[in-house]
Amino acid sequence: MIEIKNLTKKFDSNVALNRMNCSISEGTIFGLAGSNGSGKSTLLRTLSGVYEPDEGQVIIDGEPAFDNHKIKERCYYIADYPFFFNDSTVENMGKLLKNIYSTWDQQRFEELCEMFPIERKKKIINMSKGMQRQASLILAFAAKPKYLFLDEIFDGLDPLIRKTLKTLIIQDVTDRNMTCIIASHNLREIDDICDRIVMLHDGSLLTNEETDSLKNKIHKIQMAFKNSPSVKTLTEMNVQIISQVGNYFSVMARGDIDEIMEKLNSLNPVFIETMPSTLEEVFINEMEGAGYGK
Ligand SMILES: Nc1ncnc2c1ncn2[C@@H]1O[C@H](COP(=O)(O)OP(=O)(O)OP(=O)(O)O)[C@@H](O)[C@H]1O
Repeated sequence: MIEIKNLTKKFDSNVALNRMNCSISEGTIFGLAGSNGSGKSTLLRTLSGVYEPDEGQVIIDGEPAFDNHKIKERCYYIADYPFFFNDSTVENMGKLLKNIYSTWDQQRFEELCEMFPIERKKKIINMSKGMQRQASLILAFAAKPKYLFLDEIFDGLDPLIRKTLKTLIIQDVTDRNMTCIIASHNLREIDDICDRIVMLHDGSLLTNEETDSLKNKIHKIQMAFKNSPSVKTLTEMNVQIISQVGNYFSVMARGDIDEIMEKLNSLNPVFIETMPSTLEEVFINEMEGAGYGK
């Protein structure tokens, strides 16, 4: 269990995380979405014990995470720009990590080396971006951490490797109750795999909800009228117009779908239909609501 309590992290006067509170249950696949510079990487680095909180605490399995060797051994963090030494290979990094992680599984390491199409004896720094990420994933999954933190991991991975990665995460969550936190701008991928999604803006949490209920907060509605209502009428109903072509409207609305439909039906549309909203649409709506991009 990860407990983030009143967590603040500053860089000089820049507040990267602002009194954040959040709990992450074991066996969860947790998505971190957010605007640029909202604090996603800082949060992952603080969770994995790289950064010391300025205020508040990160508690993992009941103990403060910072400078705690026992807790560090349960966590594996793949940074958005993973660092490797000049002569690092998957082979020699495997030998190194075997001595660091008591959970290291050599047989799994061999299987993962077969699964991912990269050369285990090649210098990692000479590999492409996607191959470097694959090297990091082989090492991470062989270490069998209790908590896996992945920063922009889908970036640079081809579709087949993204599918392999998702299968590996789900397997480890199912088989050994691993907890995985994925920070990503790739909302389609986190929608696919995450049980719960947090959205960050300016170092604060905007939402923290189960993926399905998050998508159910906002509704996309298409409707057509013989005599179109005014923009003012729709705005007063808290309906946001996404597009209007003649008498045909595409709108977004927040709240209880039955109440929204009752209000819109009172305008006598000749056609009305709700469509599932995507995580990207929810993200844009949440960020605009927080004043981002305006
Ligand atoms: N090492 C650092 N030194 C100084 N400022 C930093 C450092 N790391 C992050 N910051 C600042 O903290 C804030 C949060 O940055 P962070 O990298 O955590 O955001 P992010 O959500 O991961 O961003 P992005 O989506 O653009 O990758 C930004 O204002 C950033 O400039």
